Amino acid sequence: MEKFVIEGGVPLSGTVTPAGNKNAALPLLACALLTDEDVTLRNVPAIRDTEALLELLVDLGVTVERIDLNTVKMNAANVSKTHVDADLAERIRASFLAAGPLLARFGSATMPPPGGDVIGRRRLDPHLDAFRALGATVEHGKDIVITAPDSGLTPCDFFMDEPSVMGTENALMAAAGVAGTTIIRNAACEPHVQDVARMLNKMGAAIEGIGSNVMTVHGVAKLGGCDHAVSPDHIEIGSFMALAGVTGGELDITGCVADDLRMVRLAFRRLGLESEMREDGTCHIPGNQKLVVQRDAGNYQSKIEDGPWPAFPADLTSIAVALATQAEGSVLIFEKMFENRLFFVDKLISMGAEITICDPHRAIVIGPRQLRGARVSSPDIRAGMAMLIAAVCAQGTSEIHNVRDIDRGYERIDERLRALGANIERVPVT
Ligand SMILES: CC(=O)N[C@H]1[C@@H](OP(=O)(O)OP(=O)(O)OC[C@H]2O[C@@H](n3ccc(=O)[nH]c3=O)[C@H](O)[C@@H]2O)O[C@H](CO)[C@@H](O)[C@@H]1O
Ligand SMILES: C=C(OP(=O)(O)O)C(=O)O
Repeated sequence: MEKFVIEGGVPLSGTVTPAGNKNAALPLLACALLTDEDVTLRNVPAIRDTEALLELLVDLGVTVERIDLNTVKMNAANVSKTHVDADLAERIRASFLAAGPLLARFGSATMPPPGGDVIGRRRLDPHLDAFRALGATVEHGKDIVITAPDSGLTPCDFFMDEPSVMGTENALMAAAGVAGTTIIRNAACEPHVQDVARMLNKMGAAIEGIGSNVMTVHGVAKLGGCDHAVSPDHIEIGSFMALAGVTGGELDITGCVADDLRMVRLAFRRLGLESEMREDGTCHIPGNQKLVVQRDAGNYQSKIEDGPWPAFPADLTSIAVALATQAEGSVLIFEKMFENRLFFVDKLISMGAEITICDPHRAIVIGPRQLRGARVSSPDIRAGMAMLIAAVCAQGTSEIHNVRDIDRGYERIDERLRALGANIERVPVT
């Protein structure tokens, strides 16, 4: 086990290149199961979740060649089973993304319960409803056994009961491997869902409506290989914006996709953090900003609430809480999608933040408060990043334990923060 030891108070300044989007890389890796041809994926973040999914794919019989730290070449011609190993499945939420490809290509998938951040119940119904709409049967025991009819899956017109991100990705991958036209309505359309659709089109499908909540999938019986690059991670970009903002650093984040940052920048501006998108894709964070919360018209308290895209992304809610502790004023943070995500705020309170939990979904943050170093442990990926944000602006030394969770979603984060001036060390826990 390891911990991060951080000495706060240093402005984080310089230039940083965001890693590939964790939540795009995972379904894109799973897409390799859809074909017996080579799939090369570039800009794959070197994080624990991608490593875990690659191990799961190898266990199924996929060959994986490491071209470099962030590039893999895969081939699923010799996949020998459609039963995912339970120990491998429970390590990540994204293990369930093997279901759609296995079902489409081999007609069956046996899926143990997935793992992932413990931030709520995290229902799987949207996935299973999509598979049923395509004609599969679903038996829900210790494992979930999904079986296509002997005649194969059937294209359909399907309305999701909620715009589930991975549910949409599983539906897209399954439908892309079924000859004919499937319509997915009330679909999720996050940047990572868009990335999956673009890659499936490279593999031979024809998907219309990318970026909208209605996608028309013209599937084919045999998908081909491709060479694809993962888009930059807007959640990591938002995290770096907040790290700079709370320390007064001046930061250039290169290679950003402006459209993916519209709501992030709008919400952070509401917390007083200004940013500028440059023509070359750089997101510039001016230094020494005095963060002041913008109030609503009529001088009412404002709020930041997450929701399905293009709303504020759920995975930045914890980061917004940490940023808000350093902004003058009060703001309501409304985490609408996960009932347990906000429970981590007690860690920030122990560092001196003034946060009132109104109910499992809502917290009021009052700032600015000078935080002080403390010993905390990360319960999930984004809570861990929120603690890092608190630690880099706290007075004194902080220890963050369970960094394995932070490493699930952020590549070499300590190394990259040191390059921006942070006083952070990764220390073995004896
Ligand atoms: C590997 C991966 O890609 N994980 C992401 C994926 O998880 P995942 O795909 O599991 O999340 P879903 O989009 O299915 O749903 C997230 C949660 O929001 C709830 N919900 C969803 C839609 C809605 O309209 N109302 C509502 O309440 C769901 O019931 C669930 O509790 O999407 C989440 C939401 O962006 C992110 O936090 C996760 O990082
Ligand atoms: C919730 C997250 O990941 P996962 O769905 O993989 O647990 C996340 O990336 O913040």
